[in-house]
Amino acid sequence: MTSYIKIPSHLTPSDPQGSELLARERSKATFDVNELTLALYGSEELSRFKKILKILESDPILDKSNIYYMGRTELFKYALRKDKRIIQLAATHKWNVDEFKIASRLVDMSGPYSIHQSMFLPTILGQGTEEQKRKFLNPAIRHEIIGCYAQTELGHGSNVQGLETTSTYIPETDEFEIHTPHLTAAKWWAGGLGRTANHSVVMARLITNGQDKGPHPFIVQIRDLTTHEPLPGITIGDIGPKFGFNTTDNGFMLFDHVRIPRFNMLSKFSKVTKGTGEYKNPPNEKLSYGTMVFVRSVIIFNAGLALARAATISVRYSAVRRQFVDKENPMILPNGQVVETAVLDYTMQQYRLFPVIAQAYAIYFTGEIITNLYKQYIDQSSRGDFSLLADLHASTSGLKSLTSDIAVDSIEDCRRSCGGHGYSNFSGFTRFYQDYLPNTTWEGDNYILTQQTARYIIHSKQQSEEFSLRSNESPTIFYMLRYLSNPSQKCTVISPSDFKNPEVQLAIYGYRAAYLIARAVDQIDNHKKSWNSMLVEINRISRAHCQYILVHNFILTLQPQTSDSMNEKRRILHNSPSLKTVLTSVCNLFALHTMEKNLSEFLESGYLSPKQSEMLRVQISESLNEIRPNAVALVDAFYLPDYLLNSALGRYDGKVYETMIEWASKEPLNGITLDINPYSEKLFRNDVKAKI
Ligand SMILES: CCCCCCCCCCCCCCCCCCCCCC(=O)SCCNC(=O)CCNC(=O)[C@H](O)C(C)(C)COP(=O)(O)OP(=O)(O)OC[C@H]1O[C@@H](n2cnc3c(N)ncnc32)[C@H](O)[C@@H]1OP(=O)(O)O
Ligand SMILES: Cc1cc2nc3c(=O)[nH]c(=O)nc-3n(C[C@H](O)[C@H](O)[C@H](O)COP(=O)(O)OP(=O)(O)OC[C@H]3O[C@@H](n4cnc5c(N)ncnc54)[C@H](O)[C@@H]3O)c2cc1C
Repeated sequence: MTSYIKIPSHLTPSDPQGSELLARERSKATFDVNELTLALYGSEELSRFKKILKILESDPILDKSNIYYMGRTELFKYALRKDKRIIQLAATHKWNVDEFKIASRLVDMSGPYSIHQSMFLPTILGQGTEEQKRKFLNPAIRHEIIGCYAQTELGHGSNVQGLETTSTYIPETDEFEIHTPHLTAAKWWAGGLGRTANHSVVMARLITNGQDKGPHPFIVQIRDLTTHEPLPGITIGDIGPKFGFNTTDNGFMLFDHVRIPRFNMLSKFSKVTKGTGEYKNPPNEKLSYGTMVFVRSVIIFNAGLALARAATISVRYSAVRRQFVDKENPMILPNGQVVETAVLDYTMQQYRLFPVIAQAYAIYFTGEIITNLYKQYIDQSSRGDFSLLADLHASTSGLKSLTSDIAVDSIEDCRRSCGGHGYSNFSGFTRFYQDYLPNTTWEGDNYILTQQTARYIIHSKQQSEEFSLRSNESPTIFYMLRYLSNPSQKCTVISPSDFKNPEVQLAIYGYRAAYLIARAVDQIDNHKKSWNSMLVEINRISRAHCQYILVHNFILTLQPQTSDSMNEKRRILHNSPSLKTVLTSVCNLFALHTMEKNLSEFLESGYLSPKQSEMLRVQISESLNEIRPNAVALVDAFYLPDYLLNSALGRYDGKVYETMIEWASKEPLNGITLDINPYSEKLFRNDVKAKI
């Protein structure tokens, strides 16, 4: 990339250099970073990750050095090029789906094919018959057809039952007719639809024999495979610039009585019979929502990765960035020189950043557990057993909501913790934050989703007998039984360190969640409160329940397990006392910091006393001290390479200042000739003339 300004090469940052500061931090770690990385990835995935990283880093088409200077159209073209390149590399290196996912994660840019891969393929896989998979899935996997997922409409996104696009069965020709009856029925937001896709999953109301059977998925070819023009009766366009995610062409689409064969209704679960139009019910009404459950489970896992990335940038930068001399406890170099204090040494910075490290680990472990639960569900459902679906839907809805909220808040906190440089694109936060942000809205608005989780739990509580049966099966709600057996219990903590006891932590979280649930049930059942009037409480219940799950899963991960149930990753963790010690501190910080953030609810429940809440704060401070020597090593262990971070602040080698000035010298604005004479006519004639 061209530099427009020559920077004097003899200048270096004042001592100590970033690399030296990070080296000092790394030498303080009490555990082996490589061992923790292995415990997170497993040896097989880590070696695949390294192999793929090497290929991507050296590929000129996937070079990221220019992207901070690009506008939307240029960025979109770049995204299309890189999407194509990954597909070519996948073919050359024979990558499997997991390897493809690793490559996409590392290249880190949504693109025109993203929804094809993340929603179009999974929908056909999950909802298509074997015949339909042969027809659509195989060419789609080979990218011979490119699809999108058009569910949301201009007038409805959250309320799927309220979608207006119709798909009416025409027995005479054995076809469906897809139609947009109102402007509000225009499909809107579908990723890849605007300029790229030639096929779409269209969620439309199935109408047969005059009966409306609600939204179902249909495969519709939307563009000509040769000319790439929209097919007759279909109007398509890109919806325009957005807050972020501008590397994907989100589109709109209108149908004017467009015919498709009956075969194109995805029919693994429900069918329409040829000629008679008879409708066959699915075994579970909500199976057509299956892709959303899948993507929500992925979003939970991805929230952990997003937090790891935010923490990596901000913790490394805070170890390099120095401001003021802390007079009571100055930073002294080995040569005796007193230097300004690294901002990571300010307790306020620690209080802001270390909980983010803890959130990343907590959500990572729950993400793994949810991924396994989803796999288990797929396995059982392939044998016709859908019993896990209700619990899976409730858990994924609430956890998707909670974890993406945590990630969005913490990414912004981390960005601000980098001061002024956090506002520069070179921080690596800008596009990362903008692109992450829709995770709180898509795949179900976060507030709406908490209603799904809370309703599941409240129903369980209302049916108390069934509840005790179910709770034995489902570890996620067993705390309720404990509460019901003695609702006036008190927390046993008598000194700050008692808060480190995992049993104590779980009891506190369980009691608070159970208290909120019992109170809401009382309001609904005995005071006849409407659902709408309870929405704030309902949101609290889902969050309380999901925070319990996150703490529970973290504790579970650190507890000894029987060796046969342990996979390689857990074995590494359990065989290393130093790893267990540091992760126990991280787990404590997660549990206690989250408690503090929601203190009013814990106090209100009466389980925790004001005196105990003071002790809680003392213990949090202790946990921050425990983490301090390991902060940089804990983020290093995430193994997020510079290629992914693309951040001047979060670089592994600490060369923050050298990179900032080098990247600034490449700003194209520095290379253009300007006429700054305010009286010059030229500017008006050349640049501002309106084109209509
Ligand atoms: C080479 C190959 C390479 C391969 C590479 C492969 C790479 C693969 C890589 C993959 C990477 C991925 C990356 C991620 C990127 C993300 C991108 C995402 C982009 C964004 C996409 C979108 O944004 S796309 C639109 C999503 N749009 C929503 O998300 C609408 C929300 N809105 C609702 O979802 C419903 O509207 C809402 C509220 C439930 C009410 O639904 P409703 O009114 O119909 O139902 P009710 O509330 O009345 O509930 C009645 C009963 O149904 C139960 N139930 C409800 N839902 C259920 C469900 N899903 N499952 C089971 N049960 C369910 C409920 O629990 C009740 O049960 P009960 O009766 O027992 O109480
Ligand atoms: C970048 C991006 C990409 C997307 N990609 C796709 C895609 O590929 N395919 C696709 O089909 N869709 C896509 N979507 C659409 C997305 O799924 C929807 O926007 C999302 O589900 C929210 O629906 P909505 O826009 O209708 O919000 P609304 O429901 O209109 O929400 C507006 C407000 O109303 C509140 N609200 C609504 N109903 C209730 C209620 N019952 N109780 C309490 N509060 C309520 C919400 O909390 C929110 O605050 C995408 C969206 C974005 C931003």
